[in-house]
Amino acid sequence: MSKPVSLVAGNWKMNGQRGSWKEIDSLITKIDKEAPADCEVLICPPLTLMALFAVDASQSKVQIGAQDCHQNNKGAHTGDVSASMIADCGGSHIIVGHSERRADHQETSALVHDKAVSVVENGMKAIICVGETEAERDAGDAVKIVLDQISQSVPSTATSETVIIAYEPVWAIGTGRTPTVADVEEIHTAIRNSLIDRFSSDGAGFSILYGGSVKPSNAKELMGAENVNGALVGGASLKADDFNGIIDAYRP
Ligand SMILES: O=C(CO)COP(=O)(O)O
Repeated sequence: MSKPVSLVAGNWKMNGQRGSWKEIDSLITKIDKEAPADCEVLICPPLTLMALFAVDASQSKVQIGAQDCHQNNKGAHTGDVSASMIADCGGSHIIVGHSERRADHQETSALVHDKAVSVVENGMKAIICVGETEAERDAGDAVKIVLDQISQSVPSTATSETVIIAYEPVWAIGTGRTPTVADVEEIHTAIRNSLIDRFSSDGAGFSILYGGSVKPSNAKELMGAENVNGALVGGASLKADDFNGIIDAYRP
């Protein structure tokens, strides 16, 4: 039975210019020198920077990924980019089903499923995001909503080597608010049990990240919770010191 890999991933969203490289370059050097024990580090910048970062980081322990992809490999899809193109640029992971894409682009779990299949078929890892809104939590439906998203978004061909789950409560993203550790553990343990039900012993090996207002001051507590195997970080991944402070949670 494989053990989940710990991962700290930065999602830059629609932020960052070519000059951002200078700050992140010094962070990558620091991470390479003081590599955290047993923890992978991933940065998902906007696509305009991805290829540049992937080339510069090719000798580094820091991996580079993307924030979304089209579900098809090629074709007449103006403005879209495929998983095969991202692999071609040196990407190792692609985030799919982020709540901002589910909300801004009406992405359904069925579409997220197809994107995840394409990511895996192109030899990368899919980070599949799930999470409830505040109204759904207040109605007592958080576990049900998240498990429905998991069952519809995670492909039946998924393995612990190819798919990572990120639990991101929508109301915690960019708000400075986080669930209690007990609430995080309730959802992550429900996700873990559903993965074991579906994928037998391999379900125990999937990495399950927490995302939503992670910062250096709460990283150790959130990432130390049961069945939490790392973090998907938004705002705090844009500042090298903050991102490094979060990675510190995994340094001995
Ligand atoms: O959406 C997120 C990462 O994908 C979380 O964003 P924040 O860390 O800014 O809350």
